[in-house]
Amino acid sequence: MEHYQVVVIGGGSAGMTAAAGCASLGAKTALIEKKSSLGGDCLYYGCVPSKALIDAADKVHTVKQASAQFGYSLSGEVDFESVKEHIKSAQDRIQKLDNTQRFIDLGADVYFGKASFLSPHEIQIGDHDVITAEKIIIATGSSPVIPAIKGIEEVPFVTNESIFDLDALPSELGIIGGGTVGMEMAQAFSKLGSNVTVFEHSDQLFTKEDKDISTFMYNVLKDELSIRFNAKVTEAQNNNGKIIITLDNGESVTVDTLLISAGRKPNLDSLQLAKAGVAMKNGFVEADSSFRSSQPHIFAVGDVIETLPFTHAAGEEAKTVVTNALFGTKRSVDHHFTPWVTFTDPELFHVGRTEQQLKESGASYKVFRAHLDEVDRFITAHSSRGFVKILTDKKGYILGAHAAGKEAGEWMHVVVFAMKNKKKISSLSQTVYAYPTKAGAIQKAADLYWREKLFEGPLPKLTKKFFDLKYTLSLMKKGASFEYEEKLHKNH
Ligand SMILES: Cc1cc2nc3c(=O)[nH]c(=O)nc-3n(C[C@H](O)[C@H](O)[C@H](O)COP(=O)(O)OP(=O)(O)OC[C@H]3O[C@@H](n4cnc5c(N)ncnc54)[C@H](O)[C@@H]3O)c2cc1C
Ligand SMILES: NC(=O)c1ccc[n+]([C@@H]2O[C@H](COP(=O)([O-])OP(=O)(O)OC[C@H]3O[C@@H](n4cnc5c(N)ncnc54)[C@H](O)[C@@H]3O)[C@@H](O)[C@H]2O)c1
Repeated sequence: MEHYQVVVIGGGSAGMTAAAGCASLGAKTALIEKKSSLGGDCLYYGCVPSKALIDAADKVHTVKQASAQFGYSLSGEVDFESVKEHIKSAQDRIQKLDNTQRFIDLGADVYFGKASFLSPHEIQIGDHDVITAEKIIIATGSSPVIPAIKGIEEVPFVTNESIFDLDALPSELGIIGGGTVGMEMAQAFSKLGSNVTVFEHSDQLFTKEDKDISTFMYNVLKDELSIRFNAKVTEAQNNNGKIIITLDNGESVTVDTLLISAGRKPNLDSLQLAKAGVAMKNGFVEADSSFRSSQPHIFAVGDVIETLPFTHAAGEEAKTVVTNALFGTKRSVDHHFTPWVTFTDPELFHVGRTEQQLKESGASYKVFRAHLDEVDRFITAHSSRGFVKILTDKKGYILGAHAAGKEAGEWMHVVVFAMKNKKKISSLSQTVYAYPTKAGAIQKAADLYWREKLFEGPLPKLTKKFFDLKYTLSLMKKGASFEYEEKLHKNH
């Protein structure tokens, strides 16, 4: 039976980072992945295919719009196989960076098979191998939740794990869930030519964003998609290859493809956590701020714990857990400074607290808001829908920043840097931004701080008094020298 200093379970974003870190520091490390290759959700069913699909859809949409505007004529339809090839080639290129050999070269052993605990230090891989470990890092990620809808198991629905393998572009696409996955996919398929209907059971899209952001996005998206709020899907039926969706108000909608994107649940079913004595909380692995579980030698990072379910969050947690597991440090990650981006068009950027959270906590805060139609770069690009808002405390320290705007995910990160380094909003205003760039929107919002301080406080009254006095003195001086000159003139 092979013994390891560290065993990492799960070869996705978190697991690969943790295993590479442990092996690079010289610990005898094993990485176990249940699928036949490393990469996890992000590479195969998440970030990478979705962003490549969005890229293809954006290109198709831009070409259609530009040809209509600038006098070209365009014919034909989207070749969905080429779209899939566009996705696959991005995945292939990224997979080369995550290949098994890289981990072997770092000195780690890589096992392919489903891991489950036999005891707190023993792990079974598939049906055969059993290995033992001093320290264990669980990084098994998450999977789509399938809501309890009558007949759902009888219809050929897709999830993020199968939508990128569709044989053809859906003609009528139904989506259950108007969150991040649902809306990124809804807009991309709509741009490619599908008719899309979103069924969201709450009364807003993007429930983790402030109401002004989600209302703004609804107003943009309602022209491209059909969006049903308060939509309780009660039944799904198979009808000669079509799927009939029935809502609780009795209405029914027929689609040819149904995507379920109704949230995520951690992958824990096959792990047999009870045999390791690892506690769970709200369905996730319970972990303290240094990612240690209820068993002191077992840690957990990524989507399997209740923090932020993003690739960059998983990566940062994994980097941090390496020294905690190997050397007993107690390092943590402050996700208050971890941003996220929703890759719709326009994009949504989010870091720190929302206005709603600040209101609920009773904190006093200020809002500095700039609209993109005041920023020349957005005007010249003819994409000036959206706004930036920066939330600060009374002294100007940044509590959160949010934006809806073209490529907001690319130009908003300077705010994260300022926030993390405890800079005030005034420092964002005092930075010189090249003209005309989209980052100018940050300066527009931050400049409001000075406007308020300089032009709306007592200062303008004081400076007015000062300039009035100066003017009077200069007149008096002028008057005196005029009289003197006149006297001189007379004496001559
Ligand atoms: C459609 C979609 C789009 C997304 N887009 C973005 C984005 O643009 N940006 C972003 O930051 N995040 C995005 N995410 C979220 C991101 O994919 C996840 O947060 C990230 O993959 C989590 O990493 P992880 O390592 O925790 O889990 P995973 O990447 O899921 O890795 C877990 C791994 O563990 C393996 N595993 C599970 N159980 C076992 C077991 N018992 N034994 C062995 N191996 C096991 C799995 O096969 C998997 O390979 C997206 C998610 C989805 C669904
Ligand atoms: N750009 C990115 O970084 C990105 C992109 C996609 C996904 N992700 C990650 O993946 C996670 C999961 O995304 P998601 O969209 O599956 O979850 P989500 O929590 O973002 O959205 C799920 C939506 O489904 C709705 N819903 C739940 N049950 C429903 C039902 N029965 N009928 C109708 N609506 C229902 C919820 O109200 C919610 O609006 C996200 O939280 C995010 O962390 C990130």
